[in-house]
Amino acid sequence: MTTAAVFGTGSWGTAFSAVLADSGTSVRMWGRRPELVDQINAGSNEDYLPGIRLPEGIRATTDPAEAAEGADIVVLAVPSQTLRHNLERWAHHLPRDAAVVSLMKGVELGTTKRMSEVIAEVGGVESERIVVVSGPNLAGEIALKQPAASVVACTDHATAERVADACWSTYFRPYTLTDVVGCEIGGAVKNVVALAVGMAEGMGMGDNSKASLITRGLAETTRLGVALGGDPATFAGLAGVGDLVATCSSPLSRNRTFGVNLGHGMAVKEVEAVTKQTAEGVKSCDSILQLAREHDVYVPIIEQVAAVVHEGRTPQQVVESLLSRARKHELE
Ligand SMILES: NC(=O)c1ccc[n+]([C@@H]2O[C@H](COP(=O)([O-])OP(=O)(O)OC[C@H]3O[C@@H](n4cnc5c(N)ncnc54)[C@H](O)[C@@H]3O)[C@@H](O)[C@H]2O)c1
Ligand SMILES: O=P(O)(O)OC[C@H](O)CO
Repeated sequence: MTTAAVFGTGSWGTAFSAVLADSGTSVRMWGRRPELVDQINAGSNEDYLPGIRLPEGIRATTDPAEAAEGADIVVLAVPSQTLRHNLERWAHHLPRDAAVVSLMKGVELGTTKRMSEVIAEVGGVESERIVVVSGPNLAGEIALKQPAASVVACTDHATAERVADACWSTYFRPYTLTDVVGCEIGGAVKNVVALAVGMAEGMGMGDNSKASLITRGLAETTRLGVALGGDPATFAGLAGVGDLVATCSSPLSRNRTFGVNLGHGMAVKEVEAVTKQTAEGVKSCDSILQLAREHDVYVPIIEQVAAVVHEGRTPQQVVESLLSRARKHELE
């Protein structure tokens, strides 16, 4: 039987653990808080997935060595900006031949590194063992076992196949890819676009406005991803347009909800105060903008979101800025 160690007991770490367990994989989760670990061992995670009964076959511990011991697959599901610090403490516990899976959708502030790059650098993990799982996978829906598809990407296709087998259940359908860069950029940038779409929603705009933002957001994502070496086809797939549409449409999305509150006129600090969980785009908009500038990629929506988050620009000013730009060819 395949054994997976899942680090992170938040919404997605827990829902993905359930997917693994429902696929016949034995799961050991690592969590920080003993009381939450006890609750998971009793079959639920009320803080992050209220009302959900977890499947058999999931055990939790606060000891990283115990979680990692003998694991064939190690899954990392903590907020992106905390990965480096956490992995520094966990790296020596990770089995040398385990596949290391990132569920995270962010870009590191300061270094502009993708999560797979942080895993390689801090964990000393070779690229053939680093896997990214990304797609339209809102944790709350997956925990209810609503059908969804996803992408399991690794430069080594055999490793992607191994991880896909371990998370292939009656309601979760993984597709394999070798484009790690494209999947990570798709996952990180859609959070920033969801902030913009949320703002439009909060300002009372309709579907034309939101579809325009989603589509032009996808153009920015694709331009940046391709400049970084991603495959253009990835952005037309589950980790691209699939995840973008799910996140920008769903009230379950933390990023979209954050944007809605901004669109209602709340200040960034006020929204942060009422946001309990990770809205990755709020932090990653800066590192993604920096990446785009380093690669000379035009990303007007990302620029405007970063200006709202960091410079106090209002959503109304964003609308004016985006619409007053010079006209251009759609595909340039
Ligand atoms: N929730 C979803 O629907 C979903 C789906 C796909 C991908 N993701 C991505 O997965 C990643 C994790 O998201 P999530 O939804 O599980 O987040 P979450 O906010 O629900 O949970 C984060 C977890 O990390 C822990 N944590 C927070 N700060 C920490 C720190 N400094 N050190 C160690 N642990 C810490 C929290 O206690 C919690 O267990 C994010 O990058 C997110 O973008 C989320
Ligand atoms: O809740 P969000 O905004 O972090 O989005 C969740 C997932 O990434 C959707 O696939």
